[in-house]
Amino acid sequence: MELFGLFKMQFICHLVICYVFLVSGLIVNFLQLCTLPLWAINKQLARKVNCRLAYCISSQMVALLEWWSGTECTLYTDPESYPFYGKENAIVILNHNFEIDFLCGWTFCERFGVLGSSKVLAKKELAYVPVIGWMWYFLEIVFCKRKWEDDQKTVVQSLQRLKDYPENFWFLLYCEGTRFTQKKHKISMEVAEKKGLPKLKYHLLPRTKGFCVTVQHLRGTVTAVYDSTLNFRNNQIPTLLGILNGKKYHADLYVRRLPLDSIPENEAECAMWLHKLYQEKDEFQEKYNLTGCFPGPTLTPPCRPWALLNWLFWILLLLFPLSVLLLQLFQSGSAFIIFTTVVLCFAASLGVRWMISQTEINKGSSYGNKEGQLNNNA
Ligand SMILES: CC/C=C\C/C=C\C/C=C\C/C=C\C/C=C\C/C=C\CCC(=O)SCCNC(=O)CCNC(=O)[C@H](O)C(C)(C)COP(=O)(O)OP(=O)(O)OC[C@H]1O[C@@H](n2cnc3c(N)ncnc32)[C@H](O)[C@@H]1OP(=O)(O)O
Ligand SMILES: CCCCCCCC/C=C\CCCCCCCC(=O)OC[C@@H](O)COP(=O)(O)O
Repeated sequence: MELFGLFKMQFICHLVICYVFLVSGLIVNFLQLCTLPLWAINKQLARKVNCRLAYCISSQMVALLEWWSGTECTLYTDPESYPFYGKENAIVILNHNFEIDFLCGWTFCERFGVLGSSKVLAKKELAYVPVIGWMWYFLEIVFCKRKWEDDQKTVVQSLQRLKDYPENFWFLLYCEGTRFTQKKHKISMEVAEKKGLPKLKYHLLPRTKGFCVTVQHLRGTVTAVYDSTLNFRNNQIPTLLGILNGKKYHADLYVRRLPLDSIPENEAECAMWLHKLYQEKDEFQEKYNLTGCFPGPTLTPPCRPWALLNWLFWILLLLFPLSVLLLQLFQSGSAFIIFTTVVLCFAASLGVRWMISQTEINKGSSYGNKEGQLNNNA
């Protein structure tokens, strides 16, 4: 293994990366909190400022993917659609099989200039994750409990608020509602059978309510749906810990731009439209497994330097005071202070490890996993 590869695997490197992410993230969260009075005076300006602040956090993870791990992301799409990307508001539909699929999504947001403003219909639990979850609050991310009776009102209200958003945004919807596991797949295919829908091989049966309500309330605000299908080359199973260890992956993303006007307004028809879309997505996955590529030409947007520059800025800003502090600590010679410092570092790394665990499929929720749910809904 090359020397730099070994260096990337060192615990001390991970400690420094996590320290910079945590401290810069908390600083940005604090600055976001300070923008609260601005919302009352100039809401649109406050939103723009929050997009820039959010970029400072999310682009660090993008830089980790692009520059630290060297992961490559190839885009398959048609040349007619390409000029629209980043220039319009869009709903993005993505398969949910990989622990870093959101990060690959963020990479494309970064390359098309919509990273700071990107949105998602996210499970409520993520709102409490420090740094990212708190940042999302100020970005007006739409949260759901995945209980339609509870969600209906709040989701509609949050969507309505996006109507006058001052920046172009992509609204990501994982219609499957949870990450793919064999058990969840088996249960959701039993639901498909009961509903008389064709079985899917590579996807869970999509939950249609979130999609239909999003299309309904963002009509006029959003101009297209980007149907996106993600896969990794050579059957790689990427993880965030792998990225932190500098492991390089290769992601392939197939995107079709579908004008919003082509989606039926009627709820039942809209739901059927989504089911049909997932049947097509399943076929794309099948072809990818057979041929190792998606249909269409590759038009990969170039990697931009801004994520790396932002990351270097925070590293330089935060490493200097840390070095001075550590030097003073060790010079003090106090066993107690040194011990406390080591314990604090250990606690911080445990905290980040917990945050990373939020992305791990084997620690995922039981949503879509319970036979009971199936019976209730049947
Ligand atoms: C050019 C480049 C293009 C693209 C680049 C790609 C991407 C970049 C874009 C943006 C990036 C932005 C941000 C990314 C950053 C981070 C993202 C990180 C994570 C967040 C992700 C999540 O948290 S996913 C989980 C939350 N989201 C969702 O769940 C969304 C989907 N769900 C819904 O829409 C649901 O309908 C709901 C949540 C609104 C409501 O949930 P509920 O459970 O109440 O659902 P339903 O009412 O729909 O369920 C009941 C119906 O479902 C049937 N049923 C029962 N069991 C099952 C089963 N196991 N599987 C399927 N269906 C089932 C049941 O019969 C009911 O049927 P009905 O006929 O009555 O509907
Ligand atoms: C600069 C480098 C920083 C390194 C440290 C990284 C620390 C990690 C920080 C935050 C991680 C939280 C990101 C949240 C995104 C998780 C997305 C996700 O995949 O959610 C799962 C959800 O869809 C479905 O959940 P279930 O499958 O039902 O369960």
